[in-house]
Amino acid sequence: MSHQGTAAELPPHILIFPLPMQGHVNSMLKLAELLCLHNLHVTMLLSEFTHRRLLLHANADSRFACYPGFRFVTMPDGLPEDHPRAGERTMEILMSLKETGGPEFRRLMESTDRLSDAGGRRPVTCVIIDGVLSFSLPVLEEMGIPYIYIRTVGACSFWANFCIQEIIDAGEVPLKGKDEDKLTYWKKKEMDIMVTSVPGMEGFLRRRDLPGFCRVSDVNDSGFQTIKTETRKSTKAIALILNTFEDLEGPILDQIRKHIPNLYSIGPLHTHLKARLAVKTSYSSRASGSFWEEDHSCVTWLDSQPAKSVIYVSFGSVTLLTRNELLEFWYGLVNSGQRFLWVMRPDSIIGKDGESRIPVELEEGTKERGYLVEWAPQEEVLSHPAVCAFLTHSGWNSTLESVMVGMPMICWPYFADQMINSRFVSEVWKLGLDMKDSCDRMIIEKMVRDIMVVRRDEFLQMANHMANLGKKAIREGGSSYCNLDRLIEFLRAMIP
Ligand SMILES: O=c1ccn([C@@H]2O[C@H](COP(=O)(O)OP(=O)(O)O[C@H]3O[C@H](CO)[C@@H](O)[C@H](O)[C@H]3O)[C@@H](O)[C@H]2O)c(=O)[nH]1
Ligand SMILES: C[C@H]1CC[C@@H]2C(C(=O)O)=CO[C@@H](O)[C@@H]21
Repeated sequence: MSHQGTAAELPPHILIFPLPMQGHVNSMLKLAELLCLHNLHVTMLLSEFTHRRLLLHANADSRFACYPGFRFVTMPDGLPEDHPRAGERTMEILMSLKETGGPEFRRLMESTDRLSDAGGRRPVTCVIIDGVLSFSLPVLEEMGIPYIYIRTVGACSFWANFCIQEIIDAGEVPLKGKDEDKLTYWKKKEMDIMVTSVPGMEGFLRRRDLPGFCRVSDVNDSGFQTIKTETRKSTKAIALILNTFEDLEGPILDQIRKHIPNLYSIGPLHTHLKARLAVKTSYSSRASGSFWEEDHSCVTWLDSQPAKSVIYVSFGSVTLLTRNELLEFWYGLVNSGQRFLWVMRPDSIIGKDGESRIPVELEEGTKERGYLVEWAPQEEVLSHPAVCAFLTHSGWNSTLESVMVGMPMICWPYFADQMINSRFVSEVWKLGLDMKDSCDRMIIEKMVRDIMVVRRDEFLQMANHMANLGKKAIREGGSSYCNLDRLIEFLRAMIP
């Protein structure tokens, strides 16, 4: 594949710009590869921090080596190197970019003549931008570059965020009083009142299921306001891309289409990419976009476990656990008597240093039936025959990865979209159990037994059904397949 040629022969050049977080970069790398596979030129704009992490731990460079039209460019995220970029401070990634990103993005676009290069890349013809990075719009509008929004969360979360003004007008937010302690407030009955102001979600969405950004005591909270205004700005883009599929979120997608008709549901991107790679090339997907080193020894451990006997536990890339939460999960898992594989990120336990040792019964139980790693090859783990359930924080990628292999879930949402994803998993799709706003060893033990033993067949049947619908969506003629083809045509038609 050559990227030389006269201007008329050159392919479109797409800039992809994710919010620099693991969950966003992962799915947008898949989109980038899908576009490369269809011979488009792609520049991926990462923060310097995330680019370094990818170079250290992922095979990003070798993965894209066969696409000469692909390259990374970087800009700073405005945060110090040692900023945790996790837990309650995750939102600071977005807030920092909001403050410093505009001038940096302008400098990048102006100094490179809109990212063209001597190697035969025309200036950017369209930008696919994370739908929370509106600081870049003034530059794009001045330069006359069309932009498409992509949101890496589900349609359910996007739509609830889109309705935030209506939620406020209905008095359904703020969710707590100024001086109330949040840990006890979330347990209160008021949180179980049904939300009436999000069309299409009446009857199952409770206040506690609203995206975590709504858990504020003041509607002027800057994070809450940012999500509200950023989401509404999606109507300015010429199209919206969502990593979902029609059979999963059709009714909600139809609600969004009333405001944003040019909507492309092209997910799940991870399996869509695998399917198109298998048809178009001789390589199977060897994609890793991990910010941590994947520990493949857990796959060897899984190889020696009986079929459908292990629960996989992972809370994604930004969740932090207090020591108390860590112990509750650990006791719950050990006391359930089931086998478990647990991802414990090195930076994920609050107050680990100097704390007392892990109780001996937990060490023993783990030696007998458990395995711990710092980061796992998650897609490979979820499709391993020994795994039969997923205890997850309900990040959108984890949810889709679980859906596509027919894996029932126990949901322990931590923040943001995870609160509403877990409600859809349990109440709409019936693919698992939701334990939000609790962290108690007895509940965990019971839920693990329920999902792996007592109600196992019921959940597996629902999960297999949804996985089949997902596979149908990305097959030739399926909804996501056709939508991706339409999107590529749309991008091609933009060449000046
Ligand atoms: O040991 C692990 C753990 C996770 N992953 C991968 O890391 C990604 C994690 O993404 P996700 O499940 O979406 O969780 P977060 O990392 O928490 O993602 C952020 O971004 C998501 C997409 O916008 C949001 O849905 C989440 O709420 C937000 O926290 C997935 O692709 C996993 O396969 C691994 O490869 N190995
Ligand atoms: C830190 C959060 C800001 C926006 C992102 C998001 C979204 O709705 O797009 C959800 O949770 C996090 O991934 C991001």
